[in-house]
Amino acid sequence: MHPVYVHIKKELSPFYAEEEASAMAKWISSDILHLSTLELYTGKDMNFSTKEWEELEDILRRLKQREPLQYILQEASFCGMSFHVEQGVLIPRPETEELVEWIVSDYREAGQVRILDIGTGSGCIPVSLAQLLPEAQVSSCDVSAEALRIAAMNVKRYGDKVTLFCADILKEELPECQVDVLVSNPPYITESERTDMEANVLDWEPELALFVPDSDPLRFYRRIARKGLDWLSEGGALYFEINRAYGAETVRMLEALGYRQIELRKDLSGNDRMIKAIRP
Ligand SMILES: C[S@@+](CC[C@H](N)C(=O)[O-])C[C@H]1O[C@@H](n2cnc3c(N)ncnc32)[C@H](O)[C@@H]1O
Repeated sequence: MHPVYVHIKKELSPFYAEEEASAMAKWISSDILHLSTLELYTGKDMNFSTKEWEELEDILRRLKQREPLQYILQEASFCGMSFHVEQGVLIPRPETEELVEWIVSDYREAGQVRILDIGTGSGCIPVSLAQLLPEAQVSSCDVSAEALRIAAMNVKRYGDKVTLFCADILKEELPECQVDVLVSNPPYITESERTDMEANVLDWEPELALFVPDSDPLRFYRRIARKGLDWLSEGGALYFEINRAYGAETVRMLEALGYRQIELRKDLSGNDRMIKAIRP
């Protein structure tokens, strides 16, 4: 392997598992230092510019502090698209792609469906839905001004097809709306689950996007489902990404509100992760 790859991997090995350190070393060698695959495996030339060496040292310093690669790159991939991300927003996760795929498969033939996403973050859900369901009218809200600023960059990047607005979903006063689909990946990690979390999430991703109190883990789901009784059209559907520990409880809460055809799905890792329910 190229000596720069060996150097990067050696630097990162005390901080990351073998596989992760190798993947990062490959990524830095190809994307930052522009080595071709052939050079990566056979090259020996260390003719990098001062700027490239400085950039490499900066990236290694940040990675050693467990800063997520996506924040360093300011890019995250989601549903085959590339999203601008910064520390103020959650890095989009593969589980959320599965939620988007579920909605797309249900509404592919539906034409002008109205969709509201709650908790925009980077805008990955609404922007992907607007791209994959070209006739849909998609809007999305967040309480975080920083999230809305970053989401606006992604909305612009993909053709300005999503309406963003600021709203605190937990507050009483909310604008009136009528939609066919409500979707949300709200904060769902309980405070007591903090201890199981990796430093790269805990130290870097926004608390506002992650946590709910132990005393009320379903607070966002209950609130959105209650609003859904007014906001959803006849036959309209709710789609949630959920905490895998609360699948059964979330189903019971939706049943108690009268929702029908409730479907709990597992993600690719086999965890309860998504719920769909139809407005009563
Ligand atoms: C788990 S993140 C999801 C972000 C994005 N949808 C995704 O899937 O990557 C939850 C989002 O909900 C937002 N949020 C937290 N509390 C909120 C509230 N009371 N009202 C509206 N949005 C809120 C956070 O700012 C954050 O962007």
